[in-house]
Amino acid sequence: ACSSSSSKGGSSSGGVPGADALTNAKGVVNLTFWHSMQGTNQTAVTAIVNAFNAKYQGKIHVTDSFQGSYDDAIAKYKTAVSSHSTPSIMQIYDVGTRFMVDSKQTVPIADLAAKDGYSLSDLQPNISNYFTVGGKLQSMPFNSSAPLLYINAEAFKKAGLDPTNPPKTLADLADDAKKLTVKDSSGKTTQYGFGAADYGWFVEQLAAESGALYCDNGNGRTAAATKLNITSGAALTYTNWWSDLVKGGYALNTGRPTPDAQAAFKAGKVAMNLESTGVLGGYVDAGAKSASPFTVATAPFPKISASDSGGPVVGGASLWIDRVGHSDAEVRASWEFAKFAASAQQQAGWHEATGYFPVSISALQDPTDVAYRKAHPQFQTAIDELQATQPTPATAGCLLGVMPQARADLEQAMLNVATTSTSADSALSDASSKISKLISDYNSAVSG
Ligand SMILES: O=P(O)(O)OC[C@H](O)CO
Repeated sequence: ACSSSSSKGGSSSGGVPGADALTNAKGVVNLTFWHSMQGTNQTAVTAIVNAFNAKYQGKIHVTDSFQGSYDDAIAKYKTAVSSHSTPSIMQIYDVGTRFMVDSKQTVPIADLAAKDGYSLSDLQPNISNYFTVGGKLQSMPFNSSAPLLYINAEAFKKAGLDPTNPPKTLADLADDAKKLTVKDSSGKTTQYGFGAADYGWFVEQLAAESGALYCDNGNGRTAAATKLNITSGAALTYTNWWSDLVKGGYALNTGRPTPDAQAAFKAGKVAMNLESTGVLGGYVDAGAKSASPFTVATAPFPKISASDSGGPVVGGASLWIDRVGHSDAEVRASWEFAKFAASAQQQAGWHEATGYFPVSISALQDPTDVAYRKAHPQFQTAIDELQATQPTPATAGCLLGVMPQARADLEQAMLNVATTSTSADSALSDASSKISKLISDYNSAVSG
């Protein structure tokens, strides 16, 4: 075992270190933890890290480091792989899962758990299913989410709408968005009915709810996917729906960056917003502290058709433990951190601060968390959504090595439709061809 993780020596690949790797370590084992949590959520990450460092004082020290958006972080991670300087622990969003497995940099969580007899059965099954590839849990679920419809309850009441009777379909949402759009005497829009990021994640969710596969080969889970289904179905419907609302002046288009759309909702500029349950903590704070305070209500993510019986795909991110270039002591210490972050106590606190689901069954049953959800029912919506979701190939979500780039290409196509005269059919067909090429190049590189 090495004396310190700052040395990149020791075992550089393979092998699953046991507890002795840590007990034999001399000095403090230093870990780097890269993540993409901002604002309220960054504060909550630091609280977990501080609690861990206090518990392991003199043995392990974790330094958390914000790396920008999920996309920025994965780009930095790729650079770090090339320069052999990956962090000890890496938070990677859901759609980076296939890339991470293919990159062969990390040690599967299932192997570390097996080594010291740690049971993974407390993890929520539909969460651990997402991160299980090749029959093994690859990464530790940490911040798990579902998409929600957010409602400014005061804006709803002012428009004569009932926040406890939220829209359930895209068509209902569009009707309410029109009623919620307010202009001043000069014709300037002072409140948009709807506003959300130009975000491919929503399309993926609508597809799952309608029972459709987003990519072929069982959503990339029976064999490597070769095609993304974006020229019809959810992608076509959502692209046209969003473009109509933007062009009609009922939706504020803030472009691709999710923080910009979040800021608009927090500032009361838009009355309804689609976002992850993981922004709920920040939204509730912003609503309470606003110059015109408002209550944030949550509702299930809308469906294309009221009869759609599928549910959303688990979103958010998980923690990957880097193996290549990291000592046994460091890997073992990283595993201790992953277990700590997923523990019932930490997950209950994390849920209450951020809105992300607790990843374990015991955290969900934690009395403080139960009491918190009772007092703050907005925090229950995503849990109900997740628990009502039947595990199917559609709701498992699409695993695709180039999903981050494919999602960005779809978002660019959606933006072109909403802001120019390009038709959805043409933009999506072009994006589909581009993405098919990306996929085939990736699959050749991985199999070659
Ligand atoms: O905002 P998050 O962390 O819930 O993530 C949402 C999506 O799953 C990202 O791909």
